[in-house]
Amino acid sequence: MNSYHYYVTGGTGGAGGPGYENGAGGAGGQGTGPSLNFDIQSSGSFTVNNVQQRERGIDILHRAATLEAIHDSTDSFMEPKCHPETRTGMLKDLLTWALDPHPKTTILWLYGPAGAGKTAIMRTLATQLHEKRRLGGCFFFKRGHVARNNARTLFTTIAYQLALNVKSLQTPISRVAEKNPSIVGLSIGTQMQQLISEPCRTHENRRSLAIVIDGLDECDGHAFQGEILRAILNPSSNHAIFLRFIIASRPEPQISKMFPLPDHSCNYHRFNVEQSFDDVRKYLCHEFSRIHRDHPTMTKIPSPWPGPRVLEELVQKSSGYFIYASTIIKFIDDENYRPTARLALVQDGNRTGSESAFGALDQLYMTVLRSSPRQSELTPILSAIVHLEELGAGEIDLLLGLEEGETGLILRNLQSVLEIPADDDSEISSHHASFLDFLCNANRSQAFYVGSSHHRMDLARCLLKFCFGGDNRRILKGEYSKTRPTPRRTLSQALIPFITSLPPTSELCPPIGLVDPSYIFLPNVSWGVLDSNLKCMLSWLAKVPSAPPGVFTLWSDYSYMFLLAKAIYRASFHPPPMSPGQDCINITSPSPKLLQVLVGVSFVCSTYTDVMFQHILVLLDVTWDELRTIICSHRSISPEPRRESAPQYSHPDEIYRWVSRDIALRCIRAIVDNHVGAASSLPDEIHQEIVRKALPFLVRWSPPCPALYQKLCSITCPILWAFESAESFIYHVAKWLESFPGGPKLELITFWMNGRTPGESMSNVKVIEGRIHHYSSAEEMQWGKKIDRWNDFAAYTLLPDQLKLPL
Ligand SMILES: Nc1ncnc2c1ncn2[C@@H]1O[C@H](COP(=O)(O)OP(=O)(O)OP(=O)(O)O)[C@@H](O)[C@H]1O
Repeated sequence: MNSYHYYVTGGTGGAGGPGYENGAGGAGGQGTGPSLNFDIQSSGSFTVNNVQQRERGIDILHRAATLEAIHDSTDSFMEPKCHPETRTGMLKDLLTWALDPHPKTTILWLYGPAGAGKTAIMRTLATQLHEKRRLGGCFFFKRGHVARNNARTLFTTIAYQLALNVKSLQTPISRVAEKNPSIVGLSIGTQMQQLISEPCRTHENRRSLAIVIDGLDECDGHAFQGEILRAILNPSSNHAIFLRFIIASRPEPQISKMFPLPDHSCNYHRFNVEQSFDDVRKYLCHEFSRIHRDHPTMTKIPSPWPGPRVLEELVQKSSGYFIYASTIIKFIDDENYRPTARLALVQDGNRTGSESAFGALDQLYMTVLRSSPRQSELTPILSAIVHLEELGAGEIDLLLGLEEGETGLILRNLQSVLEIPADDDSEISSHHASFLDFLCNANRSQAFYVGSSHHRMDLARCLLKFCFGGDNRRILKGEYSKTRPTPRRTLSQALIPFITSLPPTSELCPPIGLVDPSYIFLPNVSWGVLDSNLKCMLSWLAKVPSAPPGVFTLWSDYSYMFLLAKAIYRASFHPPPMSPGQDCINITSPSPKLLQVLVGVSFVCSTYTDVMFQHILVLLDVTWDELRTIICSHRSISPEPRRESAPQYSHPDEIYRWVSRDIALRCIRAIVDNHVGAASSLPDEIHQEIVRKALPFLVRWSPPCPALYQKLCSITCPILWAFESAESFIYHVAKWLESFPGGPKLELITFWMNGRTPGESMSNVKVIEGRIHHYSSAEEMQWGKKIDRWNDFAAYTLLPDQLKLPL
């Protein structure tokens, strides 16, 4: 009689029989000895710890099982485990859930990026569960392993362990295989059902038993992965109440989609392996001090080695995941080299292109990248992620001219190295800083390298194409909202810093000359950032050999427009006068057109340049080019402003009033047109702002003018009462009407007031017995402020005295 000796899992069984008797650590279960010895005889009968049984079914399962996939297999000492004192909180939570007799769910999906430490956690957990005699079975998949990558043996292997670990399950499981030996070749769902669900369901168990499955993404074939999950998640499979399934994998799309964000009816829950800088620090500290202690060349090196600064740098580089930390420790801990020299190589690795320090890491990254079915399309996308910060998938689509949603599809297989949010607006980021270093090192990333100047130039061309000012009257509608970042905004913000980070080249000058100014005067960007952007661009252009002079002049104009906006802003919000040497702007003789711009801008003054310019474009109904010409034809920047003779105007005392009237007329036309949808259909938000900030004051400032009165009559009640500041508007119009010779015309006010929504009362204005009664201290204060602001601005910019306003 032949007999084979199998050396299988550790610790199950004792003299009373194999396994956790009566399930999970029942009374008869004995000890946790080192290993189980089976003598399986060729007749089919086998000896388990000297207890002779005829359990042919177990023999069948044993032959089919993948013993290497068990947590305590012969090779398991080489597999990752958690360093003591790391992941303690996470392990405790997992253990508590697994041991909980009444958990809310009985299936747990543990997920995290490549190298986060999932396998280490699962192995440590399996060992702890085993020690507590609560491990039903486990299976550790391994990519590329001849047996451990195979879904076909998963449930056979687990059933086999269950039969060994739980004495009372032995016979029912064995019988299934004995009755139908072909069960080991049947479908995954059938194996799960017949070998695990049914025997367990008929079994009375007092304590929970965990089934641990690690690395599902490493199992060959997406279809098989789906089959496994369906077999486990299918509610009709009706698992025994004591079984707990813990499945770990990377968040690959084919797996994540099986675990959508749970609602109350779900039978699973998700568990994210989060970064832990503290754990990585503990691990590195411990490992470095071990190397320091044990390595013969380290006796003269002072402790602690390395110093706290270097240690912290490494901790930060790890992004709080273990893969980087364990890779560098493996590299440094080599008895053939001095650890100090190896550490220096690690620190220098990214700069010098040293390959060896990151061998394991690079292999991991290469495997992930090569697993992408659309490898050839990855490079431009990766280049954008590396060189331009905070991009979402939607922005990358726009930047590279891809169809909407394409970036998300191309990156589908890279979830384990990139954090790819479900929505297209949120930023794609790398799980490990080391992945970006890898992509920027030609020796390491080879075909996926994106760090060359040629990659950056390609990106610059795409950015400039995106910011092209084709229709330069447009307003970046999507960007107007200050609260929600939109795809275009991040791209626009990247434009100048990115272009000016490249070596100056005339090749980029033509598209730089075509950039839409809306992408320069950006929403939500501070004055400081804009100032520095414009200065950087001018200095970059100045360094371009043989740059077309027109481009430099154009950007100098933008700089001047910025200075003007800043002067208005300062006059409005920081009244102390500017001292010589600051960016002064000197407008001693503005043309009537420029005066319109100045009055308009001072009314719509905002903390943000873009808002000022966007409003003025609408207010005056001009294009960016027209606005630039109006402002810059008078350009004269000088740190020591000179006084020039005052210009002559046809109504010198009243010029500002006529200017206000002209703007008010344009503004009402734009608003009325917009309301009926006849013209630009500009963002309503802009109109509301203009009505709130400018229109009432422009009207009040105007001379008593029948044309303006007529125009005001075109504001119907639905338009007027849609204004957020309708009351304020009526108040200032009523004030304006007082300036008419022969007393105010009341019909307009009465018409508007009669058309208001029933129930709304006007607190500021009343028409009583044919007379307007009005008073509002808040409105009067606003009015006073507007006049002060203008006068301050006039002082800053040296406008002629007759342009200053009486209060
Ligand atoms: N808690 C830990 N203590 C010490 N080393 C760890 C720890 N966690 C992970 N490691 C080490 O980090 C490396 C990656 O860990 P592991 O293989 O567990 O990651 P993973 O998330 O399973 O990765 P993958 O998705 O590629 O399978 C391994 O070398 C492992 O030894």
